[in-house]
Amino acid sequence: MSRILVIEDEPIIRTELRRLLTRAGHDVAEAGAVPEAAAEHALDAFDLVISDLRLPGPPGTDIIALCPGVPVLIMTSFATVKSAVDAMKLGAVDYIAKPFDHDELLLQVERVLREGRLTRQNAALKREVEQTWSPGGMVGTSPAMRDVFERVRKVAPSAATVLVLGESGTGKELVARAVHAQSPRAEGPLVAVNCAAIPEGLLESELFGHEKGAFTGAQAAHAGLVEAAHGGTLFLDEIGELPAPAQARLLRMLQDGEVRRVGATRSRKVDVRILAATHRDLPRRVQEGLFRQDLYFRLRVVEIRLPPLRERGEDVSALARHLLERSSRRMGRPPASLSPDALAAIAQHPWPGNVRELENAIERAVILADGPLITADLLALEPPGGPAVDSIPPVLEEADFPLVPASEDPRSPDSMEEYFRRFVLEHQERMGETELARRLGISRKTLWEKRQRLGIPRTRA
Ligand SMILES: Nc1ncnc2c1ncn2[C@@H]1O[C@H](COP(=O)(O)OP(=O)(O)OP(=O)(O)O)[C@@H](O)[C@H]1O
Repeated sequence: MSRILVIEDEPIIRTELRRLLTRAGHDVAEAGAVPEAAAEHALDAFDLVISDLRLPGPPGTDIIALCPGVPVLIMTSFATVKSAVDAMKLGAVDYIAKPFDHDELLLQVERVLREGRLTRQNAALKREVEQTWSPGGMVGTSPAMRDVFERVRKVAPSAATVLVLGESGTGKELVARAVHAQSPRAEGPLVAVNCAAIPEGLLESELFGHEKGAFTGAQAAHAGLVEAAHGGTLFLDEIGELPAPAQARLLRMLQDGEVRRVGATRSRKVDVRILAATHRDLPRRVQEGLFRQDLYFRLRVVEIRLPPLRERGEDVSALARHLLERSSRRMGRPPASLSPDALAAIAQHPWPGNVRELENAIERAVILADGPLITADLLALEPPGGPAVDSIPPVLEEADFPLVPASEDPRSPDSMEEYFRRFVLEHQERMGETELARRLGISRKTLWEKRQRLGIPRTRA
């Protein structure tokens, strides 16, 4: 059954049409003129409008502009070629000459309805594809994220170097993985390196390799991560932290397509696509003399900028639902949902740690929830500016160092994390990363990873 509106001022013809169409199984509404039709009916709810051309007041063709997307058939008793052509030019799908033959009219109506259904189905499919297509399963339909997906789609098949920018936890690594996965190198390796997690002194040899005897302890030759990515992609995360000597070596690699291992006299050809990411303001680092301008230009052949979560509108609740579904599945819990107060809290929170912070909040809530409903108190979102003073646990003494593995510690993992968070926040202004890691009894890499997981970015340059 379709909903059809008939606009006809002559009661006899109107009744005749209504009977005919109702008998054919349609739901028919009527009006005697265009303004009446517009005032009394929700026009976009109809599947078809059949309107006489000559009506009291505006002509029947005026209805076309008032119901975009709804097919309009125009009837005229003066079926000249000209009036029919004019009606079609204005957007009518067809015209009917009066007096009409019942069977012909019904055939015409069925054809137009069928075509209308197909057009609407196609439009809905297109919308769905546009909304749900996202690289690497990334969630987002906000205009800013659609731009990101579009860029990924365009740049992936090329060999261009890509610089992914955005605050911590916005999904930069996910974008890099999607670019690789959609590139012709997808079957090759994707080697991801966090430049900030490797101690400065080791970074060059880790990345570019070294020859035997290149430095004390180099007992054997070693191929670096660049060579390991041969035929594939090398993702350099936190590229802003790359020390100057490694910057120079990377620039040479990008210019010549060759790498020279530390201590080597000759270079080797490599076929590697470079993707880089940073949460830093790289142009500022260039100005401050901390990052080479020539390397910056080489890296930013294409830039993909990820918006912070607070600028993604409705994406936040869609992401929350997606992450909730994923967390519940991973933890073997039944499907859960977010209560209205949880959704309101999520919409209001500024998410300084972006998607990663949301992911952590949801995961914590799933662990703590007793049933399938996640409420705002389970999310425990801290107000902007950090936790309230009286919610901070008492300061732990230095005698507690080093951190012992959680499994051997009577304290809960939560308080260990809180302890870590407090220690880092309190000492990072005056301690370097190496000192912080040493005092905590963990490696620099673990320190970096814990910072990422808990959403405590480095504040020192
Ligand atoms: N649009 C998204 N849809 C689904 N999950 C996302 C999305 N964006 C990020 N995530 C998830 O959020 C977490 C953080 O993402 P990712 O590690 O890519 O961020 P990042 O910007 O590289 O962070 P950092 O700068 O701290 O390295 C990951 O677990 C990732 O899977």
